[in-house]
Amino acid sequence: MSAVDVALSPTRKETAQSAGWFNDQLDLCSSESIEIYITLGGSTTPMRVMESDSISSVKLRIQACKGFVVKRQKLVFGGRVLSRTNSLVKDYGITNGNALHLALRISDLQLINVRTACGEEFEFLVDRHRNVGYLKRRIAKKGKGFLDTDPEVYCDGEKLEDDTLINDLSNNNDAVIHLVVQKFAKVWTKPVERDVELSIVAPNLDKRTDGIHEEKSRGMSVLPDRDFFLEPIIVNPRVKLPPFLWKMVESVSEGLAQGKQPIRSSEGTGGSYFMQDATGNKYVGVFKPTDEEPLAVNNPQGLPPSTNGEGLKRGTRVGEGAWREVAAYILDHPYEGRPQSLFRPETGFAGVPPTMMVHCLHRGFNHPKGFDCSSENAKIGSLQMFRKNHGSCEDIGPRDFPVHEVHKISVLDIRVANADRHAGNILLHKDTEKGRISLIPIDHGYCLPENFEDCTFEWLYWPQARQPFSQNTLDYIKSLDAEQDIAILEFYGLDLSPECARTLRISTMLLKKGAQRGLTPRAIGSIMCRESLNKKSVIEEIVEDAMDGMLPGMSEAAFLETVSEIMDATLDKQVK
Ligand SMILES: Nc1ncnc2c1ncn2[C@@H]1O[C@H](COP(=O)(O)OP(=O)(O)OP(=O)(O)O)[C@@H](O)[C@H]1O
Repeated sequence: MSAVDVALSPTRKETAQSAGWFNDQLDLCSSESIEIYITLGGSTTPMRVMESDSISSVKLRIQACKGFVVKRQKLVFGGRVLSRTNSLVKDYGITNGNALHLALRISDLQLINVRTACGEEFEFLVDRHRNVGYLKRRIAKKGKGFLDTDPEVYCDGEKLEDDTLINDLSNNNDAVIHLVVQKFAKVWTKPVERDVELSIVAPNLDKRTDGIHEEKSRGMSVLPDRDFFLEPIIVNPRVKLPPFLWKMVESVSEGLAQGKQPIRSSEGTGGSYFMQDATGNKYVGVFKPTDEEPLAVNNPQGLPPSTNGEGLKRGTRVGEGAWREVAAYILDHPYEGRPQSLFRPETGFAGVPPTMMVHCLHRGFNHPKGFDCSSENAKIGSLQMFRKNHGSCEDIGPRDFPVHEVHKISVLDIRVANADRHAGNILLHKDTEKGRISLIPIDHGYCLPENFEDCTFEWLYWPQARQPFSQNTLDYIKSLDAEQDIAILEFYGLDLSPECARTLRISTMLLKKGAQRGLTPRAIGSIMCRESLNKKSVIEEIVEDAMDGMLPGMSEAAFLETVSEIMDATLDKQVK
């Protein structure tokens, strides 16, 4: 079942019997035992827990009953994501009768194992939204033996039609699908004229029919749809978009003009849409509308809207995620100097994919109140360049990640005080020829928060984070300047609030001071992250101490000077 199915299911309260598993092995008479409710889309399931249960044990029990693997679950309570899984139910203030909202992050990629009639085996990672026709084209590209053939593909003995969606082949979102190819390699085995002729004509026909099937299978018209537009948002007319960003905009626009629909990702708690090019064979961008962010009014996952405007992470605001995404890209300066709009290379030091603000109208986005072509239905959001990937760091252990790849992300996360760096937010790219793995940081909607409360860095626990920065990285860190960064953001029309600007200043200060003292990413990162939910991090304590020492009317510069002194003393103690 996909997240979409869940969201569409009618409201119902599950029977006490179906919830029986939730309550197994619990001392129901204990004074600590409380009843909570797990809501998923429209359904609600009661569950008995102990106040001293950890969030991870609650998730494990959800997995045991419903089969949703722990790493794909996101639990939200009171507008806050329960991301510290070692923390206890009571730490989050959850009490009897409270409802926890469960959002599922189902991977968009499906591992498919294909065996040919000759016993050869191939593995494919395929987007679940694609169909069997698309998979056949991938199989055909795999080697000479498959070229120009129309293989018959079977799953559990049943022949698959081209318009069957990959998603419909799998019930368990983590399973590998095993397929068998029956008919193949006509050209290879029988190089007679008729077959050769067929092989030349067939692929083109296939391509066309597959395209039609693909559209039909999503219940859409194949005719170009005109009720759409896409335009960049440029706040400062002096900003010139670099050619690669224009190219992305053009490519997405051409895709929309050809009737290629935005495809909503099954991953993520907000609405993220893969935007296709004109051929429909390639994703070129990922659009994240502000009104579909978690806790925003049109969130497609059914997360209840925020009551006080605060986002899922402390110190962030609902509806600002897209701007933060763009800010992370702008701040990701290339190694050689600062970005000069037109002349900057496509990606910076950490490799954040190019990201910009756009205005986009399309009926394929989430419009719970209905859709018409008026520009009021157009959505504002971030458009990020789609990066080819082989899944995320959630899918494999960190052992083989190159040290530099981990360090570049640590530098970015520390600078922008990222409150959402979980492994799912780092894409993996494997260069199969060179055997190199590179990491692509995505999802920066919770960077530059107003405070440090929710900073979380997955890489903190990876072995590479214990190694010192290289000289190149140290030089890069040395070149950073928070005041210039704030000015650059302003130039792009991103005026940081005083609180967020303070975060950027303090985290840049910490990164520079830590690196100067030879501290590793882990040592610096640990200063920014809480060990447990209710224990303040070292950086929070430093800020608090500086606040305590503040006199009325003291300037921001004087405040930062105090922070700097306390930070020096703290770091010096750490180095000793
Ligand atoms: N630039 C990109 N290139 C390729 N795939 C991407 C890109 N950005 C996002 N994705 C895919 O879309 C999915 C959802 O995007 P994203 O994680 O940004 O959404 P989200 O709702 O903010 O997620 P989260 O719940 O982690 O906060 C990702 O898991 C990834 O698979």
